[in-house]
Amino acid sequence: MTPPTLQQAEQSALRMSRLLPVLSALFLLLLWSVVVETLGERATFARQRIHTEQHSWLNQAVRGIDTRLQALREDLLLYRQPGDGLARQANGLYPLDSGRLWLVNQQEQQQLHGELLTLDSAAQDSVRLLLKQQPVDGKLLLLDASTPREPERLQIVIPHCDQGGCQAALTGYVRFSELLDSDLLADAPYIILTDSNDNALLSRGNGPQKLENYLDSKLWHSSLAQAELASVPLRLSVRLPPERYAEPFVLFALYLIGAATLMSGTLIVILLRVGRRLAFILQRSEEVNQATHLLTLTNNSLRDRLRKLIEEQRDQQTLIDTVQVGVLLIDAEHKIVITANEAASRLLGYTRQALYRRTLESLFTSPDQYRQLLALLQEQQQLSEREVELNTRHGERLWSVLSMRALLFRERSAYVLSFVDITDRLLHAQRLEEEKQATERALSQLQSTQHELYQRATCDDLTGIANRRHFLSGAGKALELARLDNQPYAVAVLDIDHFKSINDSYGHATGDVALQRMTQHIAAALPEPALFGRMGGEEFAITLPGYGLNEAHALMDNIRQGLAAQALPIDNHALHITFSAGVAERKRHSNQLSELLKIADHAMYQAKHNGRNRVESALPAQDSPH
Ligand SMILES: Nc1nc2c(ncn2[C@@H]2O[C@H](COP(=O)(O)OP(=O)(O)OP(=O)(O)O)[C@@H](O)[C@H]2O)c(=O)[nH]1
Repeated sequence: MTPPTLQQAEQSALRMSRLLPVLSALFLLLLWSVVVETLGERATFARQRIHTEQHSWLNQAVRGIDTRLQALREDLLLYRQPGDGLARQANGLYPLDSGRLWLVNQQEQQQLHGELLTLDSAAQDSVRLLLKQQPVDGKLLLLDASTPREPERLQIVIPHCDQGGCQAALTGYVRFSELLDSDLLADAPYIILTDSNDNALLSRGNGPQKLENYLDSKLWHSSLAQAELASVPLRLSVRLPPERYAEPFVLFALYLIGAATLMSGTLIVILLRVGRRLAFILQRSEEVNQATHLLTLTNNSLRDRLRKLIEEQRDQQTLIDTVQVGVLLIDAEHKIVITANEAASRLLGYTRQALYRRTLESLFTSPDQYRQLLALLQEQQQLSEREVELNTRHGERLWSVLSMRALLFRERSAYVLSFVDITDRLLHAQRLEEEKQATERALSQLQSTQHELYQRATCDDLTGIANRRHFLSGAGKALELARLDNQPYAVAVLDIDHFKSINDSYGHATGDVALQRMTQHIAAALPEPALFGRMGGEEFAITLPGYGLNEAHALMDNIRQGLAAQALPIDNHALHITFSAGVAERKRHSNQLSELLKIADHAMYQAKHNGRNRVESALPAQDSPH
């Protein structure tokens, strides 16, 4: 088992801290309920004890009543049998011939019922005698012996509380005169005798007079006094001294206070809990309302954002459909088309529904090229400007430039593929290439022609060096530059020695070859800025920019010596060719090219004159400008 984290321990402690007041309140309520229950039990026990004591007193009274009743019964037997018991006890003084009963008042010695008037004097004497012999306090009811009713009996209902709290009654019969006997209830703490309407007839406070009045009224105001008197119900109860009731009263009061406290405490706890719960619920409700409000705002904001996104997406879709670039969205996992724009549908010849779920490989003409591009895309996540050949629905080939990029589309890996049709562009490029090649050929031919024309215009046909016109043009420009820069500038004029004899000896054609070989030799020996030209026949001229007279003389003499030192192999002949040259300089002789050439030519003739195969510098001019 993994140990609880700090956060879990804090949450457990927080829950315990919330439960602690509740548990404490429950414990106090339980403790208080035990106290209250104990108070209630003790109050009940004290009350039962009082009832038991009351019952004991009442039983004692009932037993006394029963004892007197038994004695009364025995006495009545005498009256029920006047011919026997009563007569016998009356010692035969008066026989009850009529068989009726009489009621007499002992103290007042007067009749209490009309029937008594029928008694004659003898009978009255008999009664008086009887009463003397068996004195009876109070009133006495005598019944006819033939009437099966017991005289002189008052029904007394004695309330009795059993342990279960249900009232029962002990019923006894007693002569009311007995009740007036203070000995019977002398020991009772507090005796109450009530009638059927709970009117107190005998109690500690009012004495026996009230009972007598009650009974008298019952007797005198009833036509059937005998029967009614016999059935007058009275209630006998015992009440203990007030201090005896204090204990259960106090305990019961404490029980009530405790129960009320317990209930009110429980109610308060419940109300507090309910109140806190309600406050919590109200707070939560407020928080929920605020959260709901925030959620509503957020939801509205998100809905607005979503609407804008949908509009942007719709705009983008419109834009994608508007452009002439075919766009396909490819599922990266299955390499199938998810969606396509109008241009892709038009270029490939499929409807957009037909393009849906079509494999990407089926669109490529070359499976090898498809696999190569796919591997490159998976490695670099994008590729661009690749010329591929795609299949169209109608079996045609679509040359296109294709770009692909990996992206996430609706949380799925996808490729977006864009392509443009370059078939027309290829055809156009092909035409352009053909036109370019034709142009290049024409241009090359033109250049060749131009070169040829230039060669023809500037070069000597036999030797290939500058012809006379080109030489004069170039030599004049170089002379002008030298003059502007105040640089040395020299010209040399040379003529082949005895060339006529070569023609004559080997033929004119061999003479031509000799001319070519000699010019090649001289041209190879000249420095870069020099211009070598054929002035006509076997006469040539050379410009030497940057050369003074002495340098030009030394250079030409060196070339002369080199040429003269070797035998040129021409047409199976070894020919020794020499030339004579004259040199002139700009600063020494003239700034005019024609003049300068003329001076050099004159020096060349001087070399001829001096024996040929030599170089002569022109004599210094007296008035040559610098
Ligand atoms: N083969 C050939 N010969 C040429 C050409 N132009 C001129 N010649 C010949 O060159 C010769 C020149 O001879 P000349 O003027 O008498 O002088 P040379 O014989 O060289 O004698 P010097 O100059 O006095 O040494 C002529 O016979 C021309 O016919 C050419 O283009 N080809």
